[in-house]
Amino acid sequence: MLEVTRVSKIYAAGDKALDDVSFSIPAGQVVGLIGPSGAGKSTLIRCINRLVEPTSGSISLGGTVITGMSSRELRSVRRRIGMIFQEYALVERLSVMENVLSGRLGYVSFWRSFLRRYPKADVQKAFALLDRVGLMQHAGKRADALSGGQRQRVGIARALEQDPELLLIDEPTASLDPKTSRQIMRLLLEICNEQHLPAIINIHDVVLAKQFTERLIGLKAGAIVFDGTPAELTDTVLTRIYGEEDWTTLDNDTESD
Ligand SMILES: Nc1ncnc2c1ncn2[C@@H]1O[C@H](COP(=O)(O)OP(=O)(O)OP(=O)(O)O)[C@@H](O)[C@H]1O
Repeated sequence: MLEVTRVSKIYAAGDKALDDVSFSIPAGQVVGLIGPSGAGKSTLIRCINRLVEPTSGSISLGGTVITGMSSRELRSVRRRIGMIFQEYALVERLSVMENVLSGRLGYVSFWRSFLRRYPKADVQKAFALLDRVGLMQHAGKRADALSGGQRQRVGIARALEQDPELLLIDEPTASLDPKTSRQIMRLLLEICNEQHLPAIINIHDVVLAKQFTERLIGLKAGAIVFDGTPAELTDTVLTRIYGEEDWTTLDNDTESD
């Protein structure tokens, strides 16, 4: 369970990027975070994984308040949060298996990871995850030999190898074609359901967000202007979030999927 309470962020440059943001996400719920460019989506994700310190407010994960922690405490918090990135962030020259095992870096000692001697249980878990994301036969391949969709599957397996309590997913499909994007969204949803993982997906594609998430949070100028189901995200609400636009093509897109 993630709880964000009255979080605001004012950058040193003076921009108010988040304005009194509050919401909570129960275990297993996948939330699509939408809003125009500059609305504060990345800032919110960064406040949660503690790359950015909120100016005020608090964030708690599984009952532990994670705002205001020391840098030593942050290491243990970050390993509880799995990150999945638009550009995958894999180590290209390493194998698929080694990339997945790097999800354990927050747990194993420096020398174990330097010598690439991960505990047996970690390796077994990595194999099980590669099987789950459909990449078992690619375990020994170098990451740079994979397609975009396969790379994102490695990114998902790596985040899960970490045993996270929360997934933060940043534009997971922005570099993928429409079919692969849907496969990746479906896989993410299934895994979060299976593992009762809460997740936030920062996503520009409103059609995909409506199709695959059960709840959407709309940010505008740092404030939450919508928090509801895909069915409640009407044209009027879309205009409130993004401004005046002809949304009929969006409806057609949704119907044709
Ligand atoms: N490091 C920073 N220093 C100063 N201002 C920043 C910084 N990062 C973001 N901002 C400002 O905070 C506001 C919110 O930016 P943010 O990147 O969180 O929006 P976003 O919704 O993620 O946008 P996009 O969809 O384009 O990634 C913007 O006005 C931006 O200029």
